[in-house]
Amino acid sequence: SSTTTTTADFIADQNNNSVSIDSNSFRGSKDGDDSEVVLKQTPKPVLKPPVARVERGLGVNTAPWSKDLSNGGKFDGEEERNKVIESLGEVLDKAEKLEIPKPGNKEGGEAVKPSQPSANSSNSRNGSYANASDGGTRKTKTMKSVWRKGDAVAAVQKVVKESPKIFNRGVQTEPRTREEGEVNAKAGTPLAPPQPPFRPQPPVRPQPMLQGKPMVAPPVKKSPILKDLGMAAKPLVSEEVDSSVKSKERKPILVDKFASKKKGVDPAASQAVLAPTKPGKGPPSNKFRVEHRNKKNASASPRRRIVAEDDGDDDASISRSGRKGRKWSKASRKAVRLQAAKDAAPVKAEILEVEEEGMSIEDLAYNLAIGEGDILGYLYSKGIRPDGVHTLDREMVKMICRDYDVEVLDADSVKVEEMAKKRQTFDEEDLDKLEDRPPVITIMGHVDHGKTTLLDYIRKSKVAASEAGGITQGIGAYKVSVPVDGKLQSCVFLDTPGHEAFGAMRARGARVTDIAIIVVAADDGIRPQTNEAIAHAKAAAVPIVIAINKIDKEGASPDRVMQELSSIGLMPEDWGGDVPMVQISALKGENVDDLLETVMLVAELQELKANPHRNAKGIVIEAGLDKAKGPFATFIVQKGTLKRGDVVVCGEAFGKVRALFDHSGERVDEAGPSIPVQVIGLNNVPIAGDEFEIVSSLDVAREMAEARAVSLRDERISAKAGDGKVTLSSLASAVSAKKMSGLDLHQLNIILKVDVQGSIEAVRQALQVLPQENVTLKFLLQATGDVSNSDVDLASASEAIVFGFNVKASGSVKKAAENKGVEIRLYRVIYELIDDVRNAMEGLLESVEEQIPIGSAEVRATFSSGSGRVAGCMVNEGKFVKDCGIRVVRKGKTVHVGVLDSLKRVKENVKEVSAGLECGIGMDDYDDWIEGDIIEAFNAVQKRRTLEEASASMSAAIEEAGV
Ligand SMILES: Nc1nc2c(ncn2[C@@H]2O[C@H](COP(=O)(O)OP(=O)(O)OP(=O)(O)O)[C@@H](O)[C@H]2O)c(=O)[nH]1
Repeated sequence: SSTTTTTADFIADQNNNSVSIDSNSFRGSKDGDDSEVVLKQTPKPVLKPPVARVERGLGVNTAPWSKDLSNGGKFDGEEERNKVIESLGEVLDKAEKLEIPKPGNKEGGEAVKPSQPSANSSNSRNGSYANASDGGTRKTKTMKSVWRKGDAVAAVQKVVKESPKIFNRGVQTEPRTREEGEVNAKAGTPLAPPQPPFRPQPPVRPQPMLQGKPMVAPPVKKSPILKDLGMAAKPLVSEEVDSSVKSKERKPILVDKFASKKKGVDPAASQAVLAPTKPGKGPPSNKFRVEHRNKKNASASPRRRIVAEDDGDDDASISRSGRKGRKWSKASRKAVRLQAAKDAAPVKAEILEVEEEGMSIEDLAYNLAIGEGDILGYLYSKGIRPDGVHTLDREMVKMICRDYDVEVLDADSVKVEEMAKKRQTFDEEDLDKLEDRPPVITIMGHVDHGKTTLLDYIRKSKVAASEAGGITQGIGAYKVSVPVDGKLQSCVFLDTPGHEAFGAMRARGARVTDIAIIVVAADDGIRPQTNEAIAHAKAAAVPIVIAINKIDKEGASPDRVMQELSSIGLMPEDWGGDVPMVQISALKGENVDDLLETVMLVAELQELKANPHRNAKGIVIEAGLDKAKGPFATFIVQKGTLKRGDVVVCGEAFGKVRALFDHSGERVDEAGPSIPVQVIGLNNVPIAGDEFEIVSSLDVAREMAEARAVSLRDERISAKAGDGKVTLSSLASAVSAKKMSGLDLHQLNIILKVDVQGSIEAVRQALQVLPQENVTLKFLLQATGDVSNSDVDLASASEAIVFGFNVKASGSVKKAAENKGVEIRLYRVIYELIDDVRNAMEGLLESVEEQIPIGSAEVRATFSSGSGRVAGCMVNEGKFVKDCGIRVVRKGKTVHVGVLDSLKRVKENVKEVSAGLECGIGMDDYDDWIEGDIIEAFNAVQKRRTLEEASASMSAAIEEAGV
């Protein structure tokens, strides 16, 4: 599409879903913070003023609502509410008539495929963003200025056009502005009486009603979006949680912050916050809206995917009324649920918890925010005829989820909570107080491509003048000020360039980096570590900005670099792609400002925010022991403000913060979000990647640190014992331990390291001979060079096996792999490598049961015996053994298969009866014997299958099913 040049999209699709940004949901959040919102309970509508404005604009008496809301959303009486609803309905209807339909504006009821971002798709964002998208194929520069400066009028119009979503479930393909969110958060509330809908409602397009909004609601300054989303979300979520304990299987944990950019993702990240409503189990929508929508959208397809902006309010309202003791008839509740199911706006989960027995197609589709048809299509594409398949086993769910970049956790509440905690940056109380925070940036790239030179240049030239003299001591990160549109803005650079540090942090579960600058030398092009760096950034879903360096050098060929990058899926913005690339000379400082500005734009789109007004939490990025100062650690504060005197616990270390030093070595009293600061006062040296947090007292800190030390020790012990180790054999046994339901599809993650570039193709070519119908090979990284620690980290973080061909792994790398439970397999002969990959793939296959015949008998008579009837038989062939499998065949057809439970000779229980003898045969679950039945005895054995067998049996099954 020609609209993909925006920075909004810049990274979104750049690497088949792995790296993308959704500036709305990502802002201020490290990882799916919205989950916190989902998990939180207390509804707390806050953003009041805009609502009042809107309501006044609508000619509705807003007083009762305001009052109600300020009372926590309680209504004085249903009558009063209904009146207001009706009057509001009338007003909307009138307004609807006044609406001048905008040709081509179909966003309202139309499912927008994330893979096809359109100008419309940005409409629900603020105006400047919309402009950016509208910019289509304009060059980066142009886009930048449009985004930055924006067009105030246009912005207002955009806000206005999208505002009707308050009442509707129009498609929201991009984040909303704060104002919209505010409006929605509030306006939806009064509009959500707990009444069942009266007729089916097709999805709607935005109502024109609120077009008057610009007149009543002045344009707002860009402001925290998640904040209002959170606000909008909270009532729903909490109420939803309360009111639907039943819907256990609804388990989207976190919001997909990249939602709008991924395949099959509903881009309305905000809606993820609004606890996705499971089809069929969702909350009712209110009568007013239903009717209104019906009028407006009689022609719209009811199957369209839509986003329910006001679901939350609906839910909240329902629950509120529930609390007031409103009684609904069963039928009306059902109608409401059905209606809600239609309205439900699925939002992709970021983490999905899946029970051992798997998940129904319906639930999975819901959680991935895709249609069931998409899943069925996937199954077809894998050669499986999904007829009659309702439940997918866990492995299958994982495989599909991988395609949608959704992480699957085996059902284990603790793990999920931990994960959610790790990813969470906002607590509920944060939402009111979010403020912009500087982006944290990492520079990565191949050796000698100029990472250090670039960092040095930035450090020297950009550290604020007030800090003249520059940085006197390295603390692991530093803050620089970048002039953007004449205004100085801060950003923080991590001081250790290279993806090794990045990967190591990530392997420890820490995520600090908001943006990765990948440096590629213009005279050298993509090299192995460039690939590695890209793989790391992609795997961590961190937006990438490419710095094509050394353009001053003779032989520099930026175009060639761009060509190479585009050939690996990073299409430059200037060529109509979505990856910002800036040509620089780090040595001379040429265009470095441009690079920084681009980075800041990317950051801006992420809308990074944190609440500085709370106790600090963050990550240790560096630590050590100073002879004079004792243990020291550099923290990056992720939220809150770290102050001198705080009691801090990080990893196994704790202590009272005695002194804080900023990046220039100056003593400071406090440090806010994103700010790196060196801390003195710990009792011990923590480890980079440890989380730190502030606790109330030293006693608490000590207790926590000790508890952590114990659990870490346990972890180490179990790691040594091989727990969690991803090896060929563990993969095989993990699979064989699981009872999978016929859908024998898997994925093997591979990191391939080879000696020379040509070997990559050779190995991949050779691997082609392996049938991949059942097990797909996914190459997370294929690069030249010895196996490195960063490969190990990547493998550890992504559950992959490292295969090396004609390369080595140093002792330290092997040790690291051992510690992290990563398997490294090195080969010199390509066929051995292929054989082992085959073994690994076959290890993933489900084994099949084979029945080996051992005897046959004929039923001569039947007798009653105790609880049931037994068959008096003559064994004609072979033998019958107690507990063997038996098949009852009548007139050539098998009528029952089971286990032989009782075997008698005369009246004695025996273990075995041979041919030529009579015996009595009994089964616990069958006694419907008829004289003349043939009973076949067999032994069931589990047999592992080859890839070819699995593939053939799948084809046969498909053929049998008539596909
Ligand atoms: N001509 C030219 N040389 C550069 C430029 N940037 C870096 N260099 C040179 O390239 C060499 C390597 O630069 P570094 O900054 O050390 O590269 P690096 O990526 O940090 O390398 P490692 O730390 O080894 O990974 C040095 O000699 C720099 O002077 C540039 O823009 N132009």
